[in-house]
Amino acid sequence: MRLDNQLWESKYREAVDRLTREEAQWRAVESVLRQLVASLTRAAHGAHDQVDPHIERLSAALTGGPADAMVLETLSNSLRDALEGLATRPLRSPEDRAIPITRPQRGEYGSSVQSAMHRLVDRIVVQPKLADRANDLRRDVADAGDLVGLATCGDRLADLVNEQRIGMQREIDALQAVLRHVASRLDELTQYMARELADQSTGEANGQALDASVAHEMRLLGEAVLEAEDAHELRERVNVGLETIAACFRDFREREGTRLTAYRDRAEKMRQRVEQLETERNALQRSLEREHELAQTDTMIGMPNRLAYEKRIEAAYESWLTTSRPLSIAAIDIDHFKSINDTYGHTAGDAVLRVIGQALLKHVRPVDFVARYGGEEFIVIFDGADEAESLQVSERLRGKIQHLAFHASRQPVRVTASIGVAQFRPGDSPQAVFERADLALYTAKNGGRNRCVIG
Ligand SMILES: Nc1nc2c(ncn2[C@@H]2O[C@H](COP(=O)(O)OP(=O)(O)OP(=O)(O)O)[C@@H](O)[C@H]2O)c(=O)[nH]1
Repeated sequence: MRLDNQLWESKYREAVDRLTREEAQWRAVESVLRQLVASLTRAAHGAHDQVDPHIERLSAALTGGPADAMVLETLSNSLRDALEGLATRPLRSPEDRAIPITRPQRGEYGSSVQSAMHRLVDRIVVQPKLADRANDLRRDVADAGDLVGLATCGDRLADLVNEQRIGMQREIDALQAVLRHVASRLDELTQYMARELADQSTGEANGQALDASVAHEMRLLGEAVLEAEDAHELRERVNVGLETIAACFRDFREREGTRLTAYRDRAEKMRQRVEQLETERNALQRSLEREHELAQTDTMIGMPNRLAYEKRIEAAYESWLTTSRPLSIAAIDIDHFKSINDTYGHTAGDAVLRVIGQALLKHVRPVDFVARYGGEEFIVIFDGADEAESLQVSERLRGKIQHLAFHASRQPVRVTASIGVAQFRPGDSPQAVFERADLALYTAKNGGRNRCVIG
């Protein structure tokens, strides 16, 4: 009987363990499915006005904490009904969706969702420490084979944006801490100044008190001289008067001595404080300059990044508005770069990007500015050059890229680039000129690649 009990007990334990394991597994599966549905709803949002409210309700239920299975089922049924109700009505085209798209549609990007996400990833400028992740994501979006792959990329993009936000908040907090520190030091300085002013008045008061005492004693002495009846008495009175005046001076010196010692102590402390503040300020300045430089550098290639381009073009545009100097840009995109990645791997692709980036840096003119715009796209600012001159330099750059001697397994690998050139015209904004250069770039692509086109 005891044996039976033990047997049941162990069986019961086994069953509980198994159920616990299974429950954990199902929870994990459920969580993945919820994430997947959330991602797919994100991808599908914007496709049709009639479907959007159902998608929004489903997304809200998925993101607002653990949702009840029945609620989810009801919501997903109503979404299915709405989708069935659409029957043959066309979905809204991707161009109409509320995604900030600046570049024209490129057929090769594959599905519209992929294209939109590609552009979205291309547009975000992240902190240096997140740059590698953003580059990986950019690559994975371009290579995603289906909607599930894209949905995962969507989740990663959301994580990236979130981390960027948290990182920025951290930087703001750190900056606020520095500001608080500086404010407290300034406060000390102000208190010091106030104390010094008060001290100065004490010094003046001491001086005035001495003046008054000496004047009083002199008056007494004058009277004594008049009143003295013989030389002896006169000497006595003068002696007492001088003694009193000397005591006034001694008293004054003592008080001033104490005051000056305290003043010197405070002044020395304040000098040390100011010196410390200066050291801290210099360190902060250096780290800010470093941060600034890092934020504008593409660390993979070691050249200015898109943020640097945006700052530079803004400055060039401002001066273009006030002078008659011409200003042009060129958008450079490596041809069939995906196939380089696919054939030789991403590491080889990265190396190609590095070599091309360095070649561009080497061969642009000293007055030109080149940056990696994102992915396999570079951008050059030709300050002071019109489109004809910029085209000429662009042709030279295209030739340099074409003649870079890439090899794989001892076989030469031909790498070329297409370039779109555009000059600023009256009424243009930097964005408008970029779009013209980008459009010209696609014309170059469509025209057979490895060429320069003016937009
Ligand atoms: N190795 C590497 N690949 C990148 C990087 N950024 C983007 N890519 C890849 O660049 C490729 C861009 O492909 P597409 O936009 O289809 O263009 P493409 O193959 O160059 O074709 P065309 O531009 O039409 O000539 C994708 O495969 C991305 O993965 C990067 O930092 N490193």
